[in-house]
Parts: sequence; structure tokens; C-alpha cells
Amino acid sequence: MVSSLSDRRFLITGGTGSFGQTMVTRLLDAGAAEVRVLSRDESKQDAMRHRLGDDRVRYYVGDVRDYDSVSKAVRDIEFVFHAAALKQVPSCEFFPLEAVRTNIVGSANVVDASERAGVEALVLLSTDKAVYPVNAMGMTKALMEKVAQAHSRNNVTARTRVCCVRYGNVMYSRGSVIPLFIDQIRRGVLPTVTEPSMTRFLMSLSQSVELVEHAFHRGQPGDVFIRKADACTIGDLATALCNLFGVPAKFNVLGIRHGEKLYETLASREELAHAEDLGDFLRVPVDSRDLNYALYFDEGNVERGGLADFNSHNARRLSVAEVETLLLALPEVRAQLDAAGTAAVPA
Ligand SMILES: O=c1ccn([C@@H]2O[C@H](COP(=O)(O)OP(=O)(O)O[C@H]3O[C@H](CO)[C@@H](O)[C@H](O)[C@H]3O)[C@@H](O)[C@H]2O)c(=O)[nH]1
Repeated sequence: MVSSLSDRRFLITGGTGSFGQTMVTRLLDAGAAEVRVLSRDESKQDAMRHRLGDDRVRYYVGDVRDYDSVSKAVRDIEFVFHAAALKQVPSCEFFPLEAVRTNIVGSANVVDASERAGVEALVLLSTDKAVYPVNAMGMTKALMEKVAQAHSRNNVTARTRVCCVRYGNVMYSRGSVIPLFIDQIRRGVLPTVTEPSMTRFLMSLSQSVELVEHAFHRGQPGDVFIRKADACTIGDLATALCNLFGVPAKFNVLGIRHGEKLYETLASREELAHAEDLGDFLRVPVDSRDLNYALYFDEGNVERGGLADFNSHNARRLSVAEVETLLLALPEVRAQLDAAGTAAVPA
């Protein structure tokens, strides 16, 4: 268990992304001695350097696919957060081997380089799409989790405590559906809803950081941590945005896209059979032959209705009004509403 973030040295792979930037700021605020950012894009690093203006942040240009660049960035580091990934479903479908190289081989490089450098703890970021995966992005993230768990299972004397976190859609993340719908609404175009009854878990960026910190502080080697998020239908999400921008809730229905599921699963029924309920979080320990499954069944200790998955269809369903409240809590949405000005009349 790590008690404090202050005066410690951190590496964040993919540190210029939405999660990475939020985590860097959080660590700096908590008094970190040094935060290294490893990423491929020098111009994003440059923009971040100017925005933060904090010389505790060190920028490493490199690629997790290249073991050498990871091992240089991790030298003398105490804690690593691994956020670098190929995350777009369509690009991973078109180029699955690229997803293998970044999401699986790259993650294995981060695990191995951390172990060799004597890093204390490593948290890898995964996604609900890794559970019962149907697309290359989810499949490669599922294998990333296996690589992380194998490190713990196969090395009893491992120096690095490796855990994963899994979460669903982060609201307003780059290229996601919320900024797209807002852009469409503001341009006077009908939002392009794939399938109104499709459901997704909703999480804020700060909740994703909280989950990572929870795993970082409390995770045992090989654990997967999940936050018990609420979910909504995409139809209700589009309706909530139309209401906020004062336009009628009418959509252009496209149909479900290639590689998409009607709902996502955060924890499989197989995992729930031995998961530990921690209130807001679930902890799925690494599968071990020693686990006493029978105890859980005899004591009726399996949460969420026996052997059902925890998915976005059976999770707590947010109402349109609740989605509106969540959206209004996002500074980006408020800025868009302000920019839309008084023309936005409530529906
Ligand atoms: O024009 C559009 C685009 C998307 N959607 C729907 O909106 C939902 C969310 O889509 P999107 O924001 O594109 O996210 P996902 O494809 O679900 O994937 C995101 O969420 C994952 C977690 O589930 C992350 O791992 C991925 O990196 C991230 O891209 C889905 O049901 C889509 O069908 C629409 O209705 N219309």
C-alpha cells in the first residue's frame, strides 16, 4: 500500500492524452518530485510543456513498442501508469497487428522494463471492451490484462506490483460521441445515433483517475479493479444533449456499427464468481487454483444477482434528467453551452 504521492517519481506512458494530462496535474498537485511523460508526439508534448510550465515534468519522446525507449524512461522511477494504447475501434479493426504491437507487445515492454528497473507499482489501463471482446481493440486489451496477470502469477518474487483497471466510456474524451453530438447540434445537424437502445457506462475523467489511484494504493499483484459505474442508453444521451441545447430530440439513426456491441460488460460472470466487493469498486484477484470458490457460493456472497455479468444493460440506468446533470458538471459542456449563448432555449 502506497500512502503518499508526494516526493515520489512517476512515469506516465501516453501522458499527453486526456487521462495522462489529468493524472500529471493530479500528481504535481500532490507534490510529486518528478513526473515523466513517455509518448510519441513531440508537438503534443511541446503544447503540454507550455501549458503546465512545471520543470518537475520531463518529456520522453518514444514508443512503448520499443523496449529501449521504455527502459530509458523508467530508469529510477518508483511508480508507472500505463495509458499508452491504440484505442479507436475502427483503426484497430483495419490494422489489428498494429493493435497487437502497441497494446500487447508495448504493454509487455512496460511490464518487463518496470520489473528490471525495480519499479514499486505499475497500473495498466484497460477497458470494458476487453470483456467478451468482439473487436481487435478489446481483444488486444484483454491480452494486455493477461500479460499483466501472468507477470504476477509467474514471478512470486517480483519486485513490481502490477495491477490493471478497467473502465467504460469517459465522458467528453477526445473523438468520443459527446463532443460529436454537441458539434452536430450546434451546426444544426441531427445527431447521428447508431442505435438508441444501445447502452454504455458513463464515467468522468476524474472518476477514472480515482479508480487508478485506488488500484495504485490498494491493489495486490495481478488484481483487476473496476468501478461500479452507472449506464445510459445512447438515445437518452442524445436526448439529454438536445434538451440542454434547447433543440427538439430528433436523431438520424444510423444502425449499429461494425465491431460494436449493444452493451458493454465491465465484469464477466466468471470474474464475479470470485470478485471482492469494495463498495464503489470491484476487485478481481488474479485467477489462482487455490481460490476457494465453494465458500462464495455456500455463503451466497456473489453480488449482483448470482452469475450475471455486470454490464451496461443491467447496471443502474441513468434517467435523461440524471444524464443532463452529469453533462452539466463537465466544464467542456458548460463552455459549449456558453458559446451557444442565449440562442439555446430549453426544449
Ligand atoms: O456518431 C456516433 C458515434 C457513436 N455513437 C454511439 O455512442 C456510443 C459511444 O461511442 P464512442 O464515444 O465512439 O465510444 P466507443 O466506441 O464506445 O469507445 C470509447 O469507449 C471505450 C470504452 O468503452 C474506450 O476504450 C474507447 O477508447 C473509446 O473510443 C456507442 O454506443 C456508439 O454506437 C453514436 O450513436 N453515434
